[in-house]
Amino acid sequence: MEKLMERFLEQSAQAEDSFYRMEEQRLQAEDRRREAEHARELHMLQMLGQMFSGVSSARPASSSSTPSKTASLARPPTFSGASQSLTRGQSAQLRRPSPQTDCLTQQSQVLNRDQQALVFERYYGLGSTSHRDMDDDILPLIKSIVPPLTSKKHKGQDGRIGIIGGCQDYTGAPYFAAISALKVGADLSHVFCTKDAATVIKSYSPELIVHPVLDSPNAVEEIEKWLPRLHGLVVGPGLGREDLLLKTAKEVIEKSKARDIPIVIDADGLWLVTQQPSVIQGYQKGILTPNFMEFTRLYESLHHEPMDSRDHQRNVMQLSVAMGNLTLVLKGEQDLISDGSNVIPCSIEGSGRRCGGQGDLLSGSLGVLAHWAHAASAAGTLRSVNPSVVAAFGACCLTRQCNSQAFQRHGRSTTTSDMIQEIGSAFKKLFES
Ligand SMILES: NC(=O)C1=CN([C@@H]2O[C@H](COP(=O)(O)OP(=O)(O)OC[C@H]3O[C@@H](n4cnc5c(N)ncnc54)[C@H](OP(=O)(O)O)[C@@H]3O)[C@@H](O)[C@H]2O)[C@@H](O)CC1
Ligand SMILES: Nc1ncnc2c1ncn2[C@@H]1O[C@H](COP(=O)(O)OP(=O)(O)OP(=O)(O)O)[C@@H](O)[C@H]1O
Repeated sequence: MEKLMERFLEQSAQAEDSFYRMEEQRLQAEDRRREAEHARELHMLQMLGQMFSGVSSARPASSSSTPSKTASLARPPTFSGASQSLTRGQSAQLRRPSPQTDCLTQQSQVLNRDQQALVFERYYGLGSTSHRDMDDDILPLIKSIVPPLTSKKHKGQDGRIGIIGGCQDYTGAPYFAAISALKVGADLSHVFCTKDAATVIKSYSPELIVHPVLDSPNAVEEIEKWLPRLHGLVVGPGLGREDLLLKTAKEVIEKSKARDIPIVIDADGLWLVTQQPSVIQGYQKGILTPNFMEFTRLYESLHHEPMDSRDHQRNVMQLSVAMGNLTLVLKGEQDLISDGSNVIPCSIEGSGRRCGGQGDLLSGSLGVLAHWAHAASAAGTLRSVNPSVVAAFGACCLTRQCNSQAFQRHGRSTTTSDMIQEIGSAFKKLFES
């Protein structure tokens, strides 16, 4: 017995040794990776410096002093070859809106292709750059996708968004998503929900168009009728997990993919994706917005092993790749956004208040921003960057800013409705100033 005990202890000690050896190797490898990233970023900054010094010397003498590194990215100089840099006034006259680019009479702050690529390159070299600098750098990209408000457009051109969700238990979530889409700037917001949820949702707001079809026998046909008119779809807020509703959601996703509509999948929509990843796998206009719990479920379903929670950035990259380079937003203390090539953190200050429904605000906003970003990409005003990633970053910034502003007013009693009240001013502060 004693001998056995001795052997057991010896083996334990060996196992422990080997664990620490492996851990050390892992940490060394991680250090090497970080150093390489840092070096890459320094290189990018040097290139950036060269580029801007070239540009400022080519600019007319009237353009004032050389901007600082960050300021030059946030307020890019006008390049002589930047043909897509239209001013607000010009754009409405020069562009004839096509159905895909309805919303795209672009504003003046359009970055040219090289600038967009550099902003993202710099952004991706996470190394030593502070998050505030990163946020400052990428905001111009978001500003460039926001359609200007002009008298030349008609109702619907800035976006018609559909929300698939709303059942007996959950009426708040689809309302939050749909009203957020409107407040961000969509012209029309449709909710496709079950019959018993519809009257409740309608009573929250006369602004929403509510279709009580989700549990009808011909739900898919009923929703399909509207698809040609929708620019973006958000699937999942308050959908519930009944098989019949999930089956309808799945078929609507398939039909929307065939129409090339940007699709945001959140909440119970992610439950469906966890059961059947192929429903959205590889669809480049698909964006998933899991919270930590939803992310873990999806990760483990795809990787068939428990998730190691120590490295969220790596997990987000891995899951995005496994999903066919779909854009993912892992929500949390920092929102992490990835399309499998890199990870962009959004850490604009929010607050410590974690009331339910914040994710619905995010997914509803994202439905609109995804439409705008893909329309900008189709029109050639947003190039070299993934429109879904730009939209996702915008929605994360906006949600956090709303949280921060609402918290300043209401403190501990902040609710998602208070955050929704802040969308207008938060949007203006972030994307229109
Ligand atoms: N007013 C309304 O109508 C609203 C309706 N909503 C709708 O509700 C439906 C279900 O959505 P859901 O998120 O509650 O479901 P699910 O994924 O099972 O999570 C449940 C459990 O997961 C955990 N957990 C969550 N986050 C975590 C984190 N970051 N980190 C760690 N753990 C975390 C946590 O576990 P616990 O702490 O309780 O053990 C939690 O209880 C969906 O349709 C949604 O749209 C909401 O939008 C809110 C407003
Ligand atoms: N720990 C945190 N610190 C700061 N902000 C956070 C934190 N967790 C979440 N958030 C903010 O809340 C947003 C929504 O994340 P959350 O995890 O609440 O989503 P959710 O559970 O899907 O929401 P919902 O209640 O709508 O279902 C995030 O995008 C982020 O802005």
